[in-house]
Amino acid sequence: KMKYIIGIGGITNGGKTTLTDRLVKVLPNCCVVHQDDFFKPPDQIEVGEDGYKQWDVITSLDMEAMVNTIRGWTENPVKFARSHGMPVSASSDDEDEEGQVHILIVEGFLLYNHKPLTDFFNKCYYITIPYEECKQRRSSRQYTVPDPPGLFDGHVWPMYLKHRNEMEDSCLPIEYLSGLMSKDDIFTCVHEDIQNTLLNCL
Ligand SMILES: Nc1ncnc2c1ncn2[C@@H]1O[C@H](COP(=O)(O)OP(=O)(O)O)[C@@H](O)[C@H]1O
Ligand SMILES: O=C(O)c1ccc[n+]([C@@H]2O[C@H](COP(=O)([O-])O)[C@@H](O)[C@H]2O)c1
Repeated sequence: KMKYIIGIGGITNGGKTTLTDRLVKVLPNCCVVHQDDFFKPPDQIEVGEDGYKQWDVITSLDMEAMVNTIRGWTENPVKFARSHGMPVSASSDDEDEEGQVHILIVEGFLLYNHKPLTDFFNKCYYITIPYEECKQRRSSRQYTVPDPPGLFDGHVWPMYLKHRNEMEDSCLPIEYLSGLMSKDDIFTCVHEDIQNTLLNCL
């Protein structure tokens, strides 16, 4: 059984979820893990000297739980899909099935700054958009905890730049995508890339 784990990382509001939702619909036996599901509760988020809750740092996420969830998928993708209500093709019911591809997409804004997580990825995508576009998109977004005024310039953007620099220093093989392309173009580009890679592996 072949297993393939794809990271869809990138800037906040770059279009990670939009792309992931479309890929999951067309890729065979595909499960997804969203990093946003692993945010700690608000009372466990550190408050910085600037007075802002420090959401955009790795310690605001339960990374151990996230890594364990992904490990659970690697141990048994079919069981994982069933227990998460995701469809698996009929033939994959046979646990000994050869030549079956199982795909996991991991989506999130801080995927490539945590070694135990990066070790899992067979392929790393990273979506970026410029400052103005990011600030604009973020201003119309509603999170479970709404952004206080000034959070974007005071915390979100500086943390993005810091993590991006750390990621570039780590020398991971990352495929950069412009989030300014149309939703259709981004999807087509990544879908074709994944299909080509899987064909070469089989
Ligand atoms: N390629 C794109 N072009 C223009 N707007 C986009 C594009 N992709 C996503 N968006 C919009 O940007 C916002 C954030 O998209 P989303 O996929 O939730 O981003 P992320 O998961 O990276 O935070 C949404 O309003 C979405 O409709
Ligand atoms: O989802 C939550 O509970 C949540 C609570 C507070 C803040 N967030 C924001 O979620 C952002 C990452 O998600 P995303 O989809 O914009 O990439 C990050 O920039 C955080 O500031 C998210």
